[in-house]
Amino acid sequence: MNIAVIGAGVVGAATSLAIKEAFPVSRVTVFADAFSPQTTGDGSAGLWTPYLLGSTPAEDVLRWSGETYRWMLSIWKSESAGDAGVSLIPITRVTSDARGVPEQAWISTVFGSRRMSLGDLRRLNEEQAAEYTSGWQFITFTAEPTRLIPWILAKFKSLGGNIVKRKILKLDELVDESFDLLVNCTGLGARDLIGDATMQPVRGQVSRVEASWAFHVFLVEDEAGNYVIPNVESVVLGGTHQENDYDCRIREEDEKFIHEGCCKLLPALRECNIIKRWVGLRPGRPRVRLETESREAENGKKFTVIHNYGHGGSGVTLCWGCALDVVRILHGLKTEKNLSKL
Ligand SMILES: Cc1cc2nc3c(=O)[nH]c(=O)nc-3n(C[C@H](O)[C@H](O)[C@H](O)COP(=O)(O)OP(=O)(O)OC[C@H]3O[C@@H](n4cnc5c(N)ncnc54)[C@H](O)[C@@H]3O)c2cc1C
Repeated sequence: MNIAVIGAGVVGAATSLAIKEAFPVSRVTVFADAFSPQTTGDGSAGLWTPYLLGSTPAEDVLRWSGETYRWMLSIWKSESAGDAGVSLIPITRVTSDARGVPEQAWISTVFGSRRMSLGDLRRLNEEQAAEYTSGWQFITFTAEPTRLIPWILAKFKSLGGNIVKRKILKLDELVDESFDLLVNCTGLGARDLIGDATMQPVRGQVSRVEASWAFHVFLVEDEAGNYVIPNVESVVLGGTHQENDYDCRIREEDEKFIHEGCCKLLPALRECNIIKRWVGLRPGRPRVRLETESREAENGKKFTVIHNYGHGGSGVTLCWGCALDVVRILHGLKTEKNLSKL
């Protein structure tokens, strides 16, 4: 079986590795026109927490995020944690919304989850001159994509996977080159490649500062909320989520919103040097697309494509669980089509 995975962001990388691990004798080639550190996840903090997923069904979010959480845990326990950029970290996630933070099904996945007491919220509100109505605290992971993606792709290569830098203009190209099955992990690129008009960029601007003393994630889950996420060498301050906005330039007004908002959360940040500012476009979609499609090339040849894209603000959080679903689909196709060589 000759499989082409298009895309080498965190989703494409994870998917390629999961396929190669599950089907060691298959030929798997990753095609991408951009690699780490130029993919969407590379500027992000890589925090495990479901975010900006539209109406993706809760049971899918629970399964994908849960499998990714357990995968991160296994990496964290191994000798690879440093190379893969995986760290364990406590998080406080609050809102000022009068309806409170909804109790999400995925909260059952994480270690040490607890709803904040009214007393804790009162203390926090006094400290930050805020009006939080509810909050959750738990233990999560950061899996820093600038380390995670190269680590995954190195593992993929060591298992015999192929990597090719190339822009794919039409899926038919790969069908003509004798690939039996295509896996589409192109993120926002799916808009052009397969004409998915529901794909929409969700612009995010963040800053990085030097603050080695910070070791706790603080996230305000409001329409215009800020967040502080420590990584190994710097701390990510965020952030914006502007829908249908393709502008990749740094905006001073966003920088002001980020800096002032985060300094309100943690006043000691005022003393810190900004070492990087960055804008990325999240692959927004009404819901994540993970499904099989049968297509016909211009030459009449029928082929199958498995789509795995549109992960919004949660590509890192869902990457391994989604990759395992692609593997499950492949197992199903293997039985259905009697693909004995897969
Ligand atoms: C500011 C910001 C902060 C974020 N923070 C977090 C976070 O803390 N936690 C989290 O889980 N998520 C976070 N995200 C979201 C996360 O970064 C994305 O969901 C994730 O990176 C999407 O990964 P992807 O592999 O689907 O897409 P991309 O990383 O965009 O990769 C797409 C790949 O497809 C390739 N490609 C596309 N079209 C073609 C083509 N025609 N031919 C060849 N190759 C093609 C590209 O070259 C690239 O390799 C954040 C995003 C932003 C912007």
